[in-house]
Order: sequence, then C-alpha cells, then structure tokens
Amino acid sequence: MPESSSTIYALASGTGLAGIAVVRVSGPRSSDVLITLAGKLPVPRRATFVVLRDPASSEDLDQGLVLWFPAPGSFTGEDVAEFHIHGGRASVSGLLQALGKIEGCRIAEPGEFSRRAFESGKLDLVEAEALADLIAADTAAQRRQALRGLSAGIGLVADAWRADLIRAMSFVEAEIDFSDEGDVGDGLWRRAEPIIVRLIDDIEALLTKGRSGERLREGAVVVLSGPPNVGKSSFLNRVAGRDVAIVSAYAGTTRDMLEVHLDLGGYPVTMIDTAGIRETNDPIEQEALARARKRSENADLVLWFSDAGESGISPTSSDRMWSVVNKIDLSGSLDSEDGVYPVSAKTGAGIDRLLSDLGEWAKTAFAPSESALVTRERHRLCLGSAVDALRRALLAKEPELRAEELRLSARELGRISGRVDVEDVLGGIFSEFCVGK
Ligand SMILES: Nc1nc2c(ncn2[C@@H]2O[C@H](COP(=O)(O)OP(=O)(O)OP(=O)(O)O)[C@@H](O)[C@H]2O)c(=O)[nH]1
Ligand SMILES: [K+]
Ligand SMILES: [Mg+2]
Repeated sequence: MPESSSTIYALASGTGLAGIAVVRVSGPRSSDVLITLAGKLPVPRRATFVVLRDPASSEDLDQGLVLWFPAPGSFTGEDVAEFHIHGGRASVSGLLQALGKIEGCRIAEPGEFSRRAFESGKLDLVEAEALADLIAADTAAQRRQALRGLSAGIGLVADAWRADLIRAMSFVEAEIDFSDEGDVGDGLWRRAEPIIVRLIDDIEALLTKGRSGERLREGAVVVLSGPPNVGKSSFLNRVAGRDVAIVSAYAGTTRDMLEVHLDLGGYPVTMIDTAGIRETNDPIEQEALARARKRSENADLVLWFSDAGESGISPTSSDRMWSVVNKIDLSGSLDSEDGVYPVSAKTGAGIDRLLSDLGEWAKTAFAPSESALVTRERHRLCLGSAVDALRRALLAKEPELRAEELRLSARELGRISGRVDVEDVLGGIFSEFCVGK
C-alpha cells in the first residue's frame, strides 16, 4: 500500500489524566472508521454524540463526541475523523487498540498530520514551522510570534518577492534573445535592474530585523559571572525559587553551567550560572572557565557579581554588563550607587528591582522582533543566499550570467515556503514570454 493511502491515527491531546482526550484519524479510511466504531457517518463538521463500540468484541468502549471532516476541508486536506472521548487511560488505550484492528489504519508518526497538511498544500513550510513553535511556546511574546507565522508570515512575503524576481528574469531572458540587436537588449536590462535593486533593499531590511525574531524563539541569554564565592549560584536559586545549583562556602563550587528558563513580563530569558573566575592550575576548573568565558561572550547580557563585604570597587554597569553587589545583608547597606544593583541572595533584598529592570530590558531587546518575520536560521540562510545572488547578478556583464544568478536567487526564495521547484520557476518565465512577445 503506498504511503499516502494509509490512514493514520493518534492521540492529539496531551498524555496523562484529563477530562477529555481527542483522538485524530486522517486518511481514506476515516469514514469507514467512523461507521465501524460509531455505527454511522455524522453530518460533516458537526459534533455528534455517539456510543463507541469495539468492532471485534462488540463491547462498549466509551461514549463521546465525534466529528467528520470530509476532504479537502480538514487540517490535513484528507478525510479526517475526530473522537472526543473521556480522558482516562483505559478509554484512550481502548480506542487506540480498536483503531489498530481496523485494516489500513496505523499509528501516526511524529509530525505526520502536519506533514500531510504540507503535502496537500494546506500549510507551507513556514506555517508548519510556526505551528511547531506555537505548540512549544512558553511565553506570550513567543505565542504572538508563532501566530504571526501561522497566518502567512515570511512564506507569503518570499513568494511575492519571487514573483517580482521572475518578472525581472523574463526581461533578462528576452535580453538574451535580443542580444544581436544592442539597443533593445539594453532597454530590457534597464527594466530589470530597478526591480533587483529594490528586492535587495527589501530583503536586507527584513534580515536586519531577523536576529531578534530568532532570539524571541530561543530566548535572550543572561549569564551570571564574577569571582568565586560571591553568590552567583545562590542568586540563581533565589530567582528560580528552588535549589538548582549547588551552593557552598568553597570557592570554585560551580563547574558545569546550569540554566533556568524565566518568563520576564512575557519574554523568554535563559539565565545561566557559571564557574567563578580566578587564576587556577586545576585543568577541570580551567575548562569550566573557558566555557564560562565563551558563554559570556555570546550572551545578550552579563550580570557581573561582586561581594559587598570585599574591598575593591565594583565595576559600573554598561549596555552589555550590569554590576550586581551581593551579600548586602552583611554590610547592612542598600545604598545604590549609580549603575550598581545591591542585592542579597540570602534575604532576597534588591532582587525584585533587578528582575523588574531585567523585564524592561527584555522588552526593549525584543521590541524589533514584535514585527520580525524571520524566526529561524533556515529563513535567514535562504534570504542571505538570495540576496547574494541578486548582488552578483547586478555585477555580471553577460546576460546569461545574470539570468543564472537570478534563477539561483528565485530558487532560494522559493525554498522558504517550500512550494517551489525549478519547473515552477521555468513555467513562470515562459508565461512571461508569451505576454511580452
Ligand atoms: N550572607 C550572605 N551569604 C551569601 C549570600 N549569597 C551567597 N552567600 C554565601 O556565599 C557562599 C558562596 O555562595 P555561592 O552561591 O556558592 O557562590 P558562587 O559565586 O556560586 O561561588 P562559585 O560557584 O564557587 O564561583 C555560600 O556560603 C553562600 O551561602 C548573601 O546574599 N548573603
Ligand atoms: K562557592
Ligand atoms: Mg556557584
């Protein structure tokens, strides 16, 4: 049996005890599945109350609601049946087992419903990615970004750019045809050139915003750094509200980096505890320090810790590094010099203010991403290659070379939504030719 004609089923709601569980079925046998288990095919798209019966034993499995979505008006574009049953483990496994006994039905692989939706043109690649992001979203800002991707997003924009590019390509292809008649050829390139220049500008503008879109997906990174024993791990535990990291009076306690995921005002922030920085001959500690340094270099923000009781001046905060003075419970002062956060990981003093400023920082850091369309490295790589090819096309002297670069660029743009192959691009070019000639 070819892969596409199999009927797949799976629990669509989460595992574990719940009031209601949803089991989804997709494929050509979906209507038979409904008739076999529920005894009838309900009116399309209307929740219908039924008793479900195991076809083999005629035993009642459960009672619940069923929904029937005939193709193509379904999530996957295929015939789909949904069973809303009681969420108990026995009800769910009873239904899944009964489905497994129906010929032509098998359990779905991870992501297979979405993949079928992509294959039947219900979702483009960007929408499929956004759907995965939406399911994984932890914070409100991530949810908003994923929802934007679901309603078109970068896929539609790239497809529209590709259409413009194909128009420019048709001029260049015509230029090749008219290459014997110098003047006509020049005129054609003059019509293609401004389209390409504008595309380069537009794509670059989007790429500039792009980084923050990826950051929102992955979370901003805040690294805790400073000398040993200043209370970095104690601070992390206080912020996390649990004992994530080992705390002790021994300098050099932390070796492995530990991270905590925070939701600061709706924005995702990953806070990472690192090894205290000092001169050492211990090779393991040296490795821990090398890793900590690397992490700090790539961080969006470093919180530099010092000890209120130690002499020496704590550094002043800068854009990428905030100075935190810990253990103010010992020195008994909450005086905040400019650009320094006095806190106590022990009593919690000063931590609310620091977290609230971090929330404001996250909001500013993520502000451009609220309109960012580039949410994944894949999008950025395709757009980057597309723009590189466009630039080479502008520099190329021969029309044949220009045409080749434009073709490359169009393919990269088409890869974003995943709907393109070369035939498609060629088809577009030929239709342009008919119009133009
Ligand atoms: N009084 C007081 N003691 C603290 C505070 N924060 C941490 N300590 C103590 O300071 C010592 C070191 O704390 P850690 O959290 O392990 O310090 P660290 O910076 O992670 O140390 P390393 O991992 O070794 O670099 C422990 O004995 C803590 O109990 C604080 O705010 N007040
Ligand atoms: K320590
Ligand atoms: Mg530590």
